[in-house]
Amino acid sequence: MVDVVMAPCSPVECRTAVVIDVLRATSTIVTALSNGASGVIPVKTIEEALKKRKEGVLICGERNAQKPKGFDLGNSPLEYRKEKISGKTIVLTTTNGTQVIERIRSEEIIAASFLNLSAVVEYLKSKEDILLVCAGTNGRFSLEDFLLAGAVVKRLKRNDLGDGARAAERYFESVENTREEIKKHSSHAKRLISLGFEKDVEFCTTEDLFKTVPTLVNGVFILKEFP
Ligand SMILES: O=C(O)[C@H](CS(=O)(=O)O)OP(=O)(O)O
Ligand SMILES: [Mg+2]
Repeated sequence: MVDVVMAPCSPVECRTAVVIDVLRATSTIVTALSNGASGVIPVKTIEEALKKRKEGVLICGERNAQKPKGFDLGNSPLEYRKEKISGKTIVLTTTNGTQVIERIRSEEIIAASFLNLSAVVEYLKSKEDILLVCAGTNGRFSLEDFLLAGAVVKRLKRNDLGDGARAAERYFESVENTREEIKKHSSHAKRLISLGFEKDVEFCTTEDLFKTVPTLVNGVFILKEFP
């Protein structure tokens, strides 16, 4: 079975969970690891993140889309350049993406974005029980997350779709240009653009820049080798 859930407020169960926060947490996680970070540790609070400072990590993330005081990097994937993050462990706290992870009960959790769309689809081909978990925005529906979920469902070509997966696939099929759809209709994208993050929206809606699939292992997103 393949299904899609949006901004779950209580725990969700499956074997393989795919966390999706296109704007911007999972795009940031994929970029950080693809550019050489050794791991990304998602944490819930700013305090939790700052406590890890003594472990020699980079403290990163946002509140209200901006970098909190005392943090090394914000939540813009464009900040995660090789020269800044190569070989470093990133501690990341964001409003939506890093919060939804703790509601997932699964054997494995991977992170998806448009940036690694094809790699994620390839990875999921051998999996049976898949739940695409869209982070949403502040507990509400996020068009950009649902659209990516639909793109994944469409490419998986499966018959065992739950209602959420069917709806996401139909939405994806109805859209001609995913980037334009997001820029024009996603409230989160419009907010980010109004705050000066248009380049982030452009970047996060770029397909297949990376061939990586971040996997959560003992609380840390890493890149594992897959057969
Ligand atoms: O930085 C982001 O894109 C958002 C924060 S906000 O909704 O713009 O305030 O965080 P995320 O957890 O990546 O959705
Ligand atoms: Mg988001």
